[in-house]
Amino acid sequence: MHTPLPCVPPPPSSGLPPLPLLPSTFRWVDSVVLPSGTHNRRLHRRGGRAGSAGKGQTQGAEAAEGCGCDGESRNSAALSSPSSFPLVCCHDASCPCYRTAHRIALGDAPLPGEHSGSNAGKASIESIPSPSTRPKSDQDQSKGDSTTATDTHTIDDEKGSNNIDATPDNNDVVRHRMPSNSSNPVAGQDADRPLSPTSSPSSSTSSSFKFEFECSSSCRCLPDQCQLRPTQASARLPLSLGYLPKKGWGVFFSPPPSCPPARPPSLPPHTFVAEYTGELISTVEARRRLAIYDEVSALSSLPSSLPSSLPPSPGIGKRPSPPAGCTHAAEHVKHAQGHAQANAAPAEVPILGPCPSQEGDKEERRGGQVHAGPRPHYLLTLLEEGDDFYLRTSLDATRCGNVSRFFNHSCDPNMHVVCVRNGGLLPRLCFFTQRRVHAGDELTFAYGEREENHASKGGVKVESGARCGRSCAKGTILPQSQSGRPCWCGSEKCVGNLPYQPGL
Ligand SMILES: C[S@@+](CC[C@H](N)C(=O)[O-])C[C@H]1O[C@@H](n2cnc3c(N)ncnc32)[C@H](O)[C@@H]1O
Repeated sequence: MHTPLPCVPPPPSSGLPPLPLLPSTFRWVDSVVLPSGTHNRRLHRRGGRAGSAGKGQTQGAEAAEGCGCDGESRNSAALSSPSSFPLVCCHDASCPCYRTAHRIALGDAPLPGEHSGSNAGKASIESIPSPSTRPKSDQDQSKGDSTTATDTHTIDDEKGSNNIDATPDNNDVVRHRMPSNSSNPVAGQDADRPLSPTSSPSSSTSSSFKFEFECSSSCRCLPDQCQLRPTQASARLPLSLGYLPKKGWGVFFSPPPSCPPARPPSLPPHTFVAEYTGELISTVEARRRLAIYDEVSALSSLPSSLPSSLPPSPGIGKRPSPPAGCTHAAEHVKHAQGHAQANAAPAEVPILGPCPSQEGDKEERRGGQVHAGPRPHYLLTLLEEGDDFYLRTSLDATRCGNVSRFFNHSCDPNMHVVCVRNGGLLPRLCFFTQRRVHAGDELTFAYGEREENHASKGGVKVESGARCGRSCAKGTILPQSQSGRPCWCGSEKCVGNLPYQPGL
């Protein structure tokens, strides 16, 4: 019987390394979120050594003296499910799980006071060389190995770049339906600081991904008192959908008018907004769907010629119908127009009008204008890369998801994505504001990282930006070709094209 302990963020003077930037890239096709409870799935790896997982896991889950985590549960979980990570979100530096989590995030860098030879925290991925760091002969060999690993899922990967595929067996699609978001209070105009407990425990103004570890059922803390679960409360932000002629649907912060009229509330930086939800699919399935989506996108002006293999989808066969909140769209649109005019923003302004119908493409026509761009994708692949591992997670919100799938791209976004883990391997992609968001603002994030982020950060290599093609990686602007869709974010920092990278 454990005594519940309150979780509090570590003091700033702890001397611990800061939570590192997520060594990952991602690709929009649709976004995703993984609910808690999806951890402990099998790792599908290519060329990995499945049997190497146990040692690191067990060591990483050793006694947690003085820690709020339930080390006993973690040990048993790690031993009974050798392919699971002993990732526990504890922020107590004396706890091995803290070391585990941070060790994974930081690659091989030892933590303060730790021997560099320790296995603690290396978990099951430590011995899997990444293609970028292995000799070619090793990479070739790894293809052959994929059929011998005990928990290997053979991936039809032409390049063999897929080391770990955190998806269900046999390309099965697992559907995760998530509530459409959090219950964050809307902050007033003062104090640009996060609100506890609905705010991120760490802050950043970077548009890059970050790792976060939250408490979970493995911890002994009291969930309703724990401050390390900012994304686990259901969200209730006043969001609305608005239709933008060149970008399609977008999500707007639209608090209801107050009575008597007052300065509208705003969201401070570091506020949790939403978690990406969708179908968790394998890399093979993601590639299959992506090929279809790209084909459909290219044929977007010919909706009647959709491939027959295309799954029925509100985002493909016809314009997506907006989820709850749509009834406020007209009001929020007025807000947005006023805000846009006040700031002389060159961005699009949502078209006033009632909620769109659900009758096929009829809703593409709003106010006499037609959304002429390619049909949007809702598949998001997150690629996390360490010095010696890849972890690829693909989420498709085409057929199920929440409002986060309507977040548009901006070259100067007001949100960033935080990769949250609470007790499991699979990441949950959570959107946090990265600056103050005012009433009527569209909520956006950067679909891919640009050149300035293609560098080594926090000891973890960042190889390339998501969806950024070679030209993008070199910092040049792609011509408006098929591979470089025009960006209509309207920001002063706009580079002209949406981030793009062919293939996964
Ligand atoms: C995940 S969806 C976002 C929701 C989408 N607007 C809709 O109507 O469903 C991504 C797609 O939105 C469009 N989009 C998002 N941001 C854009 C931008 N800055 N400029 C142009 N199109 C954008 C592109 O078609 C992209 O493929």
